Amino acid sequence: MSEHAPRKHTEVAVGILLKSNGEMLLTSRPEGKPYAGYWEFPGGKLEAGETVEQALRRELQEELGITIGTASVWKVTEHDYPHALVRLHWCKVFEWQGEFEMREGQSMSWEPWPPQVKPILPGAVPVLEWFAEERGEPFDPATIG
Ligand SMILES: Nc1nc2c([nH]c(=O)n2[C@H]2C[C@H](O)[C@@H](COP(=O)(O)OP(=O)(O)OP(=O)(O)O)O2)c(=O)[nH]1
Repeated sequence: MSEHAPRKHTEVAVGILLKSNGEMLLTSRPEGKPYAGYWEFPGGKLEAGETVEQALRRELQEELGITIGTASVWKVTEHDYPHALVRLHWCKVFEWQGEFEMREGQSMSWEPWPPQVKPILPGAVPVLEWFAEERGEPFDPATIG
């Protein structure tokens, strides 16, 4: 690729699973992936021909063993990592079925606000800023990650 060729975006579907008590699901990135051990919202890359919702449903089935209800895109962000330029399609998810199974050897944690696990993947930080805004609270990214 030429030095000046624009980088192609990698499209990623990400689920923000929310319990009625306000807790959100974070999962750790498995060994072998970039940023292994960092905490993130579960999801993954779109495959050819998939919508965001289809990709999210497939990824959460594959990685966590659950079947999600409807999911629609809430916000879209981009993050430029050394390994990829990603476009993240964030979906809030309120309904799912099945028992959680960590099929990729990752960990999961239902986190209160503000989340306590560290470090958090840089591309996931905007979500925490939106939650802080929704709550009308100041948010200091230095306190996480
Ligand atoms: N799942 C997820 N990915 C995120 C978040 N924030 C963020 O920047 N990303 C980035 C990291 C990765 O570059 C990309 C997701 O790709 P991935 O490698 O985890 O997806 P995948 O499961 O489809 O991976 P694989 O099939 O290639 O192993 O999006 C987040 O909160 N959740």
